[in-house]
Amino acid sequence: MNIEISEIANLPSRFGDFKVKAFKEGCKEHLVIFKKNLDETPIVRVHSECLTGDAIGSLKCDCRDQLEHALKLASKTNGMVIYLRQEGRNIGLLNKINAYALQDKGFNTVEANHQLGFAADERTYEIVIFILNHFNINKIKLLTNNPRKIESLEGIEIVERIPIIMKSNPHNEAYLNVKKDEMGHLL
Ligand SMILES: Nc1nc2c(ncn2[C@@H]2O[C@H](COP(=O)(O)OP(=O)(O)OP(=O)(O)O)[C@@H](O)[C@H]2O)c(=O)[nH]1
Ligand SMILES: [Zn+2]
Repeated sequence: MNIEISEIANLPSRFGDFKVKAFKEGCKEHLVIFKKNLDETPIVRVHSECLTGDAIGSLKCDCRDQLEHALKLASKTNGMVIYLRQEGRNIGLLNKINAYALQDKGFNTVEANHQLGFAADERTYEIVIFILNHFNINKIKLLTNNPRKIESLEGIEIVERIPIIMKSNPHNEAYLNVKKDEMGHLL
């Protein structure tokens, strides 16, 4: 893995004052957002990019609420948010929009991915291990409902899993049910 690593910069935000560091992996540029006095066993959120949710405020998913919750918690507990550029569970924005178009026709989130020739979830997490090693972090409290994330952080001791369950709305209820029933999310 050839990873380019940035300097550390200050990032005052509406959720508190953070430090940021970028990691460039091929064409993907990930961002690590963390507090100056990082906890010894920090709460870590591994967030997958969702432009429609994170930036536009889409109600089709729970991503933006999760991101804001994670940033607030990181600010309060001297934790870290690793923002991974894995748009659409790593099928990319264009394919995700095509998947949404299929969902408009009645396919669920998993079926739509399959229709497009993708697995339900195309993400991998080696870069997270790399980033945590880079920060000399070997023990974390992981903020997630996704068992695949817990299993894939080989070499990192997850001393606690903290659920990140957001209030649903009429637009994302079916999606959250599919995450629970077909993707094994601990909801
Ligand atoms: N392909 C596809 N990706 C989606 C869809 N809805 C959200 N996403 C992407 O899913 C990713 C977020 O994954 P989630 O399944 O919501 O949550 P998670 O990160 O696996 O699990 P948690 O840690 O528990 O939040 C982001 O990259 C979103 O862009 C969809 O309908 N189709
Ligand atoms: Zn989303």
